[in-house]
Amino acid sequence: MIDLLVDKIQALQNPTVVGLDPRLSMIPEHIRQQAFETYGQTLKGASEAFWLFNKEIIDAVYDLVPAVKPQVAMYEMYGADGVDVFIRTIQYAKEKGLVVIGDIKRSDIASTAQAYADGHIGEVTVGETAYAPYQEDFITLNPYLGVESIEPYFPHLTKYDKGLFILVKTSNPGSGEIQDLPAGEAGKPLYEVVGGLVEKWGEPFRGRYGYSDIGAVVGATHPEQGSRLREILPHTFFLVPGYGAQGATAQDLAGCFDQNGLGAIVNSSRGIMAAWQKDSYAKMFTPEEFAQASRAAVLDMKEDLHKAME
Ligand SMILES: O=C(O)c1cc(=O)[nH]c(=O)n1[C@@H]1O[C@H](COP(=O)(O)O)[C@@H](O)[C@H]1O
Repeated sequence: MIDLLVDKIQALQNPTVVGLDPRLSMIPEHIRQQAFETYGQTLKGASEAFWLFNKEIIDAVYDLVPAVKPQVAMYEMYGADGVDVFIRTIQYAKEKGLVVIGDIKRSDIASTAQAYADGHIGEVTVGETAYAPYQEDFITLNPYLGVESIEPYFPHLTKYDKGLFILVKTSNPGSGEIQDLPAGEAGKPLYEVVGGLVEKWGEPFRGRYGYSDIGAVVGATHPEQGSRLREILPHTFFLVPGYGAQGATAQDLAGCFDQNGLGAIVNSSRGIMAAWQKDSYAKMFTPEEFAQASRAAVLDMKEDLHKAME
């Protein structure tokens, strides 16, 4: 799956993933009204508002970006209706030719990990029929339970052509409290040790570009650590969150790319989805044109990333 992602990044000359993390506060009034008129102010009404919102954003950006990353918590909080919209969003994005990174950040031991793997990137069998309920292309995992929490996903990478992004150095300000602790030989920080494991786990899954189906999450908010990880993990592709709403700039994350301008895909969620609420775009677009504001934000981000990589 990593080869397909890199092919798309190259074809579009755009290493951007649009995060689909909807909140009711970022849905324009006319969309909320439409959903609430049909389903009332209910969990289903809120979920339907997300669906209408996501669909228009996907329609506005699918020809510009290689991938989207729905974050499951935003949907799960509305119960079964929210999860239904999470699944419909994945299906719709795939129909539009986008790679889907399911941001599910799972972490559990062997048998439970197996269930996550089968449900999200594999198949479950009922009677004689095999179903693929979620169908993400990549999912995010937390590796801090160790190898048994990651291994159950490995067979699915080849069998179903899938990929993983494993948390190595996260973007949040407090990530250092645990991830920077001295660990392993010579007091290396823990995130370097985990990065080394990800590079090793990924070895059998390397593709045409030298990158593995097993990638790492590396926050854009830690420029020095990002550059260092790029240097020591030459076969590990990075998913880089933190650009925009969390304050990281294109310059901060430039070190996550390799000398060919590959090796990373940069996420922006609020910065793109809620662009219509920002003063700079609100001047150009009405709330009804929110998806056009998202499109403009994607184009601006693309230019910004290109400038930083020159
Ligand atoms: O795995 C992630 O995607 C992730 C890892 C990380 O270290 N930091 C981080 O912000 N994320 C996710 O990336 C997205 C960032 O959203 P914005 O800050 O709105 O662009 C959210 O979905 C986060 O859950």
